[in-house]
Amino acid sequence: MRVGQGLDVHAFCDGDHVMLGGVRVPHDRGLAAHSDGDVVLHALCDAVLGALALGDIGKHFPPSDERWADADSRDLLRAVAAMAAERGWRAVNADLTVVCEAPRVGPHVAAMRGHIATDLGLDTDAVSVKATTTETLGFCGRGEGIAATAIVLMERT
Ligand SMILES: Nc1ccn([C@@H]2O[C@H](COP(=O)(O)O)[C@@H](O)[C@H]2O)c(=O)n1
Ligand SMILES: C[C@@]1(CO)OP(=O)(O)OP(=O)(O)OC[C@H]1O
Repeated sequence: MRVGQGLDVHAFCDGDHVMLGGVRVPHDRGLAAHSDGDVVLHALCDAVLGALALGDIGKHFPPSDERWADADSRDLLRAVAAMAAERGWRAVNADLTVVCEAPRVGPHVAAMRGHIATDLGLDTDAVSVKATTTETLGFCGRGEGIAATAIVLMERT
């Protein structure tokens, strides 16, 4: 077994939605990014890569590479899962936390879990998505952006 963890942060910018766990969540701000800015899936990609000591998301999908401009982060997650599979590893479960004052994440958790389960080849009950504010403290508390953390357990196929 291997365990990996990931952390990602994106700043708010002009926009009318944010992508979180593959779900388009209506919001009065967007997230600044080279890709679709899905901070949740980026943290999860880093957790899978970290478990296998394969570097990080920026190593495999460099922000300097136009191929990843506006990329669908579910494609990145599936590519990371494929890298793991090629090396004889698959996910067992994943636990994620989204950190922001807004938008409210709770109403979208079920859809997020479904997308992540599909992309990692897991049952939905092996995927946990939680949310918290920081009680108005720090950059998340000031509404400057969204952070996400992920932990994933991997086993040999
Ligand atoms: N963006 C968010 C933040 C929180 N939630 C839900 O609210 C609960 C209470 O948040 P606290 O920061 O006061 O602990 C939290 O447990 C989440 O269920 C949310 O949906 N979206
Ligand atoms: C996802 C990638 C793709 O180029 O770019 P961003 O969308 O800016 O996101 P980040 O979390 O900075 O991860 C780096 C890149 O791999």
